Amino acid sequence: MNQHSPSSVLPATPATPQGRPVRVALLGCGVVGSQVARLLQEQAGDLAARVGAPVELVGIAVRRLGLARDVDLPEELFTLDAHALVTRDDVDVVVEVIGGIEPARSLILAALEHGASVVSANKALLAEDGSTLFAAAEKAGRDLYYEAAVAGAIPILRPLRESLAGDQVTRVLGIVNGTTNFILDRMDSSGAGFDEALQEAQDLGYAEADPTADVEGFDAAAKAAILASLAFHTRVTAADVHREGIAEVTASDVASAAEMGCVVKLLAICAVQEGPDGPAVSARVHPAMIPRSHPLASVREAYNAVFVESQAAGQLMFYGPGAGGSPTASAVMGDLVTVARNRLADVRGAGESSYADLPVLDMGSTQTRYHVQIDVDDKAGVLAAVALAFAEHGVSIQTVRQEGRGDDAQLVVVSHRASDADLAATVDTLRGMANVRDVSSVMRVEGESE
Ligand SMILES: NC(=O)C1=CN([C@@H]2O[C@H](COP(=O)(O)OP(=O)(O)OC[C@H]3O[C@@H](n4cnc5c(N)ncnc54)[C@H](O)[C@@H]3O)[C@@H](O)[C@H]2O)C=CC1
Ligand SMILES: N[C@@H](CC=O)C(=O)O
Ligand code: NA
Repeated sequence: MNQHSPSSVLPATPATPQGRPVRVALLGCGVVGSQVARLLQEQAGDLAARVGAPVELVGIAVRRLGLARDVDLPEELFTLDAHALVTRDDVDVVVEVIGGIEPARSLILAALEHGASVVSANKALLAEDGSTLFAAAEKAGRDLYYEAAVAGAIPILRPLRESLAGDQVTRVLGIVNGTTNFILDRMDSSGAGFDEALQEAQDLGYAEADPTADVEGFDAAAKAAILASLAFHTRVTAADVHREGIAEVTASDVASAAEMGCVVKLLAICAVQEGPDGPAVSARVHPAMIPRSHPLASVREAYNAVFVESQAAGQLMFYGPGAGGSPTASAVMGDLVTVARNRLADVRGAGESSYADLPVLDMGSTQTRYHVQIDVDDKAGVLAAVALAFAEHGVSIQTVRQEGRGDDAQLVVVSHRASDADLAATVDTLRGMANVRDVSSVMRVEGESE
């Protein structure tokens, strides 16, 4: 049987269109940047045919010269002077994959002011100060595209910005951080410890340079802000998103979830809901238990998945690799082709849309279900007292079970839907009770009816 390698089944490289090339400057040559440079080289012929002109890599700004890289590139392409590169008169598109706030923001602003379009994967910057960048792009009449910033290779920002622009999105719910999903998946399936699973995620290039951003939920919160902004035509920044990471998730939480037929996932949940003064946006990132039968429970390893619910379309699900050099570079390249085509046609794509300008709700008013583990003295009347504490704050109990005996006694309570504020008040009351030694874990339960 004739075995084909993936590349051998692709059509022959087309003839390169002639004409002025689209010139690209690359900022950063790390996990993502090296793969962007590789694809620019390996797919030069196809890119030229798709864009309508050759796409030429004219420079790569790095922090250190002469390093061994994942891709073979002429040494003369590299420079330490990123500012000089982005303000070169012959640069049409700047691809920013250095990450962080500064100097990425100044470099993008300089590039736009100097007439270049920009493609970025930088969710931290877009979620913190997207409005400054969008205003600069608008003023310059240039594109700012950032599909890679959320859920890596998965096309999710363009569907929200373009395909669903005629619909009303009501909720976006998903797993948008590959590193934490990888860690939780390993803890659930192989019983791996947290540190071992994190190291593996770093070795595979999923984790950010500083894994705190992943583990503490900053990365997912930045992505939630970007998703909510696009979905609800409202400016939502990372600071607006309620954020809890997975550092506090213990093996016992994972085991307790398993006993309930659930799995623990770090979820990003953004919705339009009724606020005190009309429609408002809620945006939150936190670990939650979801039933194993829920489609998000089957999202394994570093994969991401995003559910979008909209009035006319109903439910849509987007699934795929959310991290890693090559998948993320795929999203960057898609943006690069679009932006390059726009340059040749002398047009720009849709800019920021924040006309709805909805208020963002605080977490206290968010309603969900809760799984609460309470270490108690194993005495008569304790269960009744605990139940009373829930009732006092209007939190209705769905199930309660006791685990362990004597000094190891524990009550595990699952509530019906309640507000975060009422649940927090219940936990405060429990912590002050004589026969309660500790409230050892509180976790939200999502994706299940009451
Ligand atoms: N790795 C991933 O799976 C994904 C990464 N991203 C985003 O892509 C961007 C890049 O991420 P990675 O490639 O993973 O990071 P990385 O740390 O592997 O690469 C960044 C590179 O930029 C260089 N750099 C930093 N400051 C510089 C400067 N001032 N001038 C020139 N070079 C500079 C660093 O030396 C490093 O080589 C970040 O914004 C990240 O959040 C987005 C989606 C997925
Ligand atoms: N560190 C991020 C990379 C992609 O955004 C992740 O783990 O998802
Ligand atoms: Na994406």
